[in-house]
Amino acid sequence: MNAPLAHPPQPAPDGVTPVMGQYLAAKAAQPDAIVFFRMGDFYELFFKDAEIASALLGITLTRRGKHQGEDIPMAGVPVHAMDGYLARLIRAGQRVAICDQIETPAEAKKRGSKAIVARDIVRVVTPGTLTEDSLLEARGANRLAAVAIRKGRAAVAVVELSAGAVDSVACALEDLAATLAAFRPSEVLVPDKLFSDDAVRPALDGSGGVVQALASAVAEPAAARDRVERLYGVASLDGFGAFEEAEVSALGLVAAYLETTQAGKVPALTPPRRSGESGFLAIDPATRQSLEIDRTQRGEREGSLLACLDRTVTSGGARALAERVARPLRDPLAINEGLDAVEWLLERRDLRRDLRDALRASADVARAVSRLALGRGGPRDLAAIRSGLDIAESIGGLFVVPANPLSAPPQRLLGCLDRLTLSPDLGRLKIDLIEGLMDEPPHLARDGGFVRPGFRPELDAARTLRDDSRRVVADLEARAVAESGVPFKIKHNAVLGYFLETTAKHAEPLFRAGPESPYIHRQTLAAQVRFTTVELSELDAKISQAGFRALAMEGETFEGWRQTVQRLAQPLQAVADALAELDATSALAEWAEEVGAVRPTVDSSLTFEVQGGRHPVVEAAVRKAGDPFTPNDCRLDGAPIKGAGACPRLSIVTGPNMAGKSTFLRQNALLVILAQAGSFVPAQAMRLGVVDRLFSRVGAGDDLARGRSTFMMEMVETAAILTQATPASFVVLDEIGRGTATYDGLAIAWACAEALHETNRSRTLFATHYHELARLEERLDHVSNLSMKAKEWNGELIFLHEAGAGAADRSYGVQVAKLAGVPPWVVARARSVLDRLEAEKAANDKLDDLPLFAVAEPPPPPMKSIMDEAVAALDPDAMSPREALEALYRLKALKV
Ligand SMILES: Nc1ncnc2c1ncn2[C@@H]1O[C@H](COP(=O)(O)OP(=O)(O)OP(=O)(O)O)[C@@H](O)[C@H]1O
Repeated sequence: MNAPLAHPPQPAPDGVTPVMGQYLAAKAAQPDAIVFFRMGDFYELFFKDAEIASALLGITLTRRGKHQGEDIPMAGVPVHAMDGYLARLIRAGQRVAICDQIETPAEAKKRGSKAIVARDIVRVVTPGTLTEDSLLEARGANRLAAVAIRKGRAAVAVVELSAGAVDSVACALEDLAATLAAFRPSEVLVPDKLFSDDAVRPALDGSGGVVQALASAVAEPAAARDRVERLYGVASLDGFGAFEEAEVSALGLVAAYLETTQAGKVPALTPPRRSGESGFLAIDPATRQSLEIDRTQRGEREGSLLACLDRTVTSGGARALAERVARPLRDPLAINEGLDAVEWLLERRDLRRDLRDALRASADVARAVSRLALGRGGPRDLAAIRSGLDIAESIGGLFVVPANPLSAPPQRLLGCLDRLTLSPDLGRLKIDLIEGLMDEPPHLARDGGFVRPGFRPELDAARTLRDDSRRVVADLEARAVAESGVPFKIKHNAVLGYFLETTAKHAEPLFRAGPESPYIHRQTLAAQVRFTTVELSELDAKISQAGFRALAMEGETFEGWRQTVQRLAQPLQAVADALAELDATSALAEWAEEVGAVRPTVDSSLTFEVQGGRHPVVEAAVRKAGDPFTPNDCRLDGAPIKGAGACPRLSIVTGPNMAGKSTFLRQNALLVILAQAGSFVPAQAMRLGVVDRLFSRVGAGDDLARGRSTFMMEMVETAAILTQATPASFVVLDEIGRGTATYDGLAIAWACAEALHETNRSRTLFATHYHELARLEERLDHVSNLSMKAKEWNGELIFLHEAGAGAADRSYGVQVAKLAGVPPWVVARARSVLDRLEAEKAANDKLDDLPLFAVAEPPPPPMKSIMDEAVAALDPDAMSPREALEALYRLKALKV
């Protein structure tokens, strides 16, 4: 019946009990994981694992038996409560190996009376490979990533096991951090050689995931290619595209990790979706953090751009929206396709409402498919698929093709509708599930009770026999009481099956009746005595046989459906994707209508022009408090056009504390993200030449955890911008240089602004309290001053939150201190100190004499373009013709 065991129980070493021998073998197979060792209704943990888990979970640590003369520390968790404990261990960064009983005690007995139940590791649970709803955040993706570097190129492979999606991105080394952070992985695999590599370490640190080092040999291209081909069951990877070596290595790491953690079970994965880094707006980890795109700086979703925007009604839709916002695009054509879809749904309020109502009822198809494929799903996952398929069909009906082709849905929506058209196979599966699966099935297949009556006649027959016999058993109780005069109760347990139970006192006459009595004694407990009769034991056998048969038939039915789902995993995931995309798109339309957002014009110029822009998150907060939000314009242009009316390339933003400088800076960066994510933007109008890299830095943010001083951190991040920003980039710098002595800070801020203007030539907003920087406007061609307006009225400071031309003359820091409740005597003292300082400064203001301003700096060395670097990295002698062709395509992509 059972397949031969992969790892038959081995004889234990001398002096070790057989079970402990099994445990030690499991631990040796997974030395880095906490081993959950199944013993009956508990998972037991031993030795160091027990100590770690008891500390992390607060469970009792006991001792049991001895190993090599020492007590064995032990702790246990009940099987039924495992998920909660698992979740806590995983959150604490642990990996857990589940060592289960893989046969029943009865099966073990067949191998010999002394045989112990065979156990094996059935899975290793790690942060990046979770699939259970109870362990996953419904509205966030859970991803496992791998990083590899070969021939000077980096690659990131990403798998979302819970939904079956795989991504592969090859990129330049300098873009590794941004590429990895865009996926927000929970776990990152890296060859051990790269673990402490200076070029890779910051990317790993910035990714936010738990880092696992694997043996570098696993990433060797030939071995890696074999593994990936095995994972997909294909003879050659080439059918999926021409992968770079680094991509194959990274995918190989993922494949190797899935092999061990899933104990050989093959997940249903989509072919790797390849995207070059040139397809996406690069946003490095520091920028993500500073702009609070999908998490606030404190790590919460609430208060982020994503949370403010999210009007999705399904968890798949929420994940699709999160991905869209986390990885905005760079290609104007693709961006405009996304915008077309949002606009079309925005204009059709009724259809949108019906669509959202329909979607609201659908379950998480993607995760259900993935669990079923991995053999971890249950009847409820089948119900999720049924509802998804049903809704897919009904949604198709909402989009009636109009007579006028001009009002037909745009391409992206048509693509979704196409994927929602069920193939005959999917149609059959849907009907099968509608006809065969109960409306509200149980969670687990094990106990049966999910196949509808009437679906399989032989199952109905077994169930009827079981239920009728149960009824006869119930009648039998009344008959036995009437015939014997003894107050019997019929009960059932796993050991005795059905039995008649009464108290010791009432049982007395039955013992005296002798062998003629129909009541056969089975068991005597302290207060109860249990009997059976020939009829009852026959009925018991019939019921258990029928019950067993019914259960086996339900199991077969489930397995049949499960296999169909596994076979149809890809088209099912395509349906799930289409539902998610429709949800995300209609949610963006809903939000746009709610907040009055407009469609941005996106092209490949170097323009940035916003009229009446608003910060979506701050606006929501300010409005909630009953205040109005002041919209602001912003115009920048990377193209070197001089003369009247030309836009600046770089604006110096000054103004009092609290006047809204940071809000203004971030709002413009967020508008870039929204527009390139294919979303409408909170503004009156916006024109955007696509941005290749977005940078946002706020001066002096502590990073004590990484042991860097505040100012050092600020400079490391600034250095990254100055080496990576291009004329197509967009940079916002907020008070760079403030973390050090005034003149050092001013000098650094000055030099950075100059470099961004002259060398990087990026569109830049530069907020500062160093009002001296305003003089850059006179010295450089494409610099303008902006200031946030405030006015003093009756000695009070009033913020207008309005950005206007010109520089601010002062920071009003003392007034802000007063507003903040600093005691009046301290404010008064500060004011008099300030007056003195200002008078002194006016008397010997020698700034213009400083070399900083007077000496013409040597022109900065020409920065190597990305193209130059890419060309320099090529080694034509070491390339096959195929690699040369690939390289040519890559270079072409860089140029676009
Ligand atoms: N355009 C606006 N309309 C309405 N309120 C605004 C606007 N911009 C900012 N605010 C309000 O002003 C507060 C302070 O803004 P912000 O932090 O941007 O000021 P700041 O100039 O950067 O200050 P500091 O120089 O002290 O860092 C915000 O929290 C918000 O409540």
